[in-house]
Parts: sequence; C-alpha cells; structure tokens
Amino acid sequence: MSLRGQTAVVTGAVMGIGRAMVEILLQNDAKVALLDVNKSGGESLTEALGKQYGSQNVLFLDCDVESEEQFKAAFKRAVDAFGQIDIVFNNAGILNEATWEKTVSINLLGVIRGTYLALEHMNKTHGGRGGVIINTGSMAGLGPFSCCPVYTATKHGVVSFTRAMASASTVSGYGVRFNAVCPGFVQTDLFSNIPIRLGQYSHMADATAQLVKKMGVITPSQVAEAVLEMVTDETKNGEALMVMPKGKEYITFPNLISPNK
Ligand SMILES: NC(=O)C1=CN([C@@H]2O[C@H](COP(=O)(O)OP(=O)(O)OC[C@H]3O[C@@H](n4cnc5c(N)ncnc54)[C@H](O)[C@@H]3O)[C@@H](O)[C@H]2O)C=CC1
Ligand SMILES: CC/C=C\C[C@H](O)C(=O)/C=C/C=C/C=C\C=C\[C@@H](O)C/C=C\CCC(=O)O
Repeated sequence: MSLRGQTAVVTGAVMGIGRAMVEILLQNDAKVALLDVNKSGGESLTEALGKQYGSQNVLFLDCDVESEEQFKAAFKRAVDAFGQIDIVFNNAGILNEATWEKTVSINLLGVIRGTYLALEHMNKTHGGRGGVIINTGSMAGLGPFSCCPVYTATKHGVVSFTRAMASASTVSGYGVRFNAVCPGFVQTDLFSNIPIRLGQYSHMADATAQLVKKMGVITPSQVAEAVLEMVTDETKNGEALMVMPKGKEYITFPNLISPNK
C-alpha cells in the first residue's frame, strides 16, 4: 500500500528497529522525520537516504525523547517541513537495569511524551486530521522477564498505555489509532553486551542466553514489516502484535469486566 502524501515521525530512528522502520516507510513513499540523540549518525544516514529517496522526503532532527522542549520543537519542525503528521512511531528505548531511572524515563515517559505531543498535531477534535501512533513494546511487555524487571515494567507500561489510549481515542473522537509492537529478541545494538545491561541481574545472563537460543532472533526488518501492517490496516486499534521467529500474533487479553466472555 502506498503511503504517498503521508508524513511519519520515528524516534530512535538512527539504528536498529527505528532505522528499519524509516526505510520501509520511505520505500512506501512516505516522508519521514528521523528523531534521535545520535546527531552524527543521524546526519550521515539522512544524507544517504536523501540520495536514495529524495532529500525533500527525509529530515533528521536532533532530539532526546527525555526532553519535552526538544521533542516539542522536533514535532514543530516536522510539521513546518512536511505540512502535517500522520504516522508516529514512538520507538526509542534502552535496556539498562543499572541506570534504571533512565530506562523508565526513555522507555515509558518518552513514549507518553511523544504520544501527547503528537496528539497536539493529529487530534481531530483540535483541528488535526487523525492518523496512527505505534509504540514499541516488547515480549517483555506481555510476560515477566526476570533478568530485567525495570525494563519489563516499562514495556508493560507501554503496552497498557497504548491500549488505554486506543480506547480513550475512540471514546473521545481523536481519529487516531494506537497499537503496540511486541518483538522477541531482535539483532540490534541493544541486543549486545547483555551482562553489562543487566546490572545487578548480570548473573542471569547465561539463563537469558539459553532463552535466546530456544526462542531465536529476528531482524529489524521483520519488526518493521509488522509495524507497517498496523500502520496500513485501518481495522487495527488497541492491538499488541507479538513478533517472533515463528511468526506474528495479535495478543488476546482477558476481559476483566465480563470474565466469561
Ligand atoms: N533489540 C531487541 O531485542 C528488542 C528491542 N525492543 C525495543 O525496540 C526499541 C528499539 O530498540 P533497538 O532498535 O533494539 O535498539 P538500538 O540500540 O539498536 O537503537 C535505539 C536507537 O534509539 C536511539 N535513542 C536512545 N536513547 C534515545 C533518546 N533518549 N532519545 C532519542 N533516541 C534515543 C539510539 O541512538 C538508537 O539510534 C526499544 O524501545 C527496545 O526496547 C523490543 C523488543 C526487542
Ligand atoms: C536480556 C534482554 C535482551 C533483550 C531485550 C530486548 O530489548 C527485548 O525486549 C527482548 C525481549 C524478549 C523477550 C522474550 C521472551 C520473554 C518472555 C517473557 O515474557 C516470559 C517468558 C519467560 C520468562 C523467563 C524469565 O526469564 O523469567
């Protein structure tokens, strides 16, 4: 499906899953703003992408998702350059159980901040034209992952926030769909030096390596394809899509109000 005429904002866009998403969006004719803290990497990537897809279709914005001021300015610059925002991929995240407050700040607060700032431009009840917001959760957002409790908590938060926002949007008429992507292990930079990232849980690194061996590892492009499905399929709202080597699966959550349904 062509996304011609649509504009996307991707956080954590320079490497890994974010970078794969940027490429698939450009391949499908969207204009893309890349937000990241990696300024030099972002500038050189954007120059290369500009040569391939047209420099008018790609924009790098130096932005730390922990900073309200930088994030707000980045959305404004994206709107100034492209006219509107239709697609937001709140993807920036880290895994570090030692600096756990930073993990919460980037992985959860960054997603909430990105969502609220995006709504200022997209919300139909405030003059926006609607769209879709995809947040990066994880399989660690669906079940407990004992080697990284804080990372697990942030990803559960992302999944729950996304589902609640989907309901809030429907009830309130925002015209914005919300979905979460929940990958298993993905071959990226984040998936390196695991013992150090686990901090006080580094003694669980061997058990984690066994889990990785059992589950297998996917590529960033496989995740990007799953995200694209939730971007383009207008029936998808409030979904959590798990992505693993054996395939994709939309998660069914228990109905807590009418448990027998
Ligand atoms: N790699 C994996 O196995 C999995 C990763 N995820 C999630 O996917 C998302 C992306 O992770 P990866 O691509 O694996 O990581 P990565 O480390 O390859 O890329 C992360 C990108 O985010 C940027 N970034 C980091 N902090 C930032 C900040 N404060 N503001 C803006 N940009 C920032 C980095 O510069 C980098 O470009 C994260 O939310 C992660 O939790 C989810 C499931 C599995
Ligand atoms: C060490 C963490 C490596 C990468 C983190 C990556 O960012 C990520 O999010 C990967 C998640 C992969 C999760 C895979 C399976 C998770 C399963 C759990 O939800 C429950 C299953 C088993 C529990 C085993 C345990 O360690 O407690």
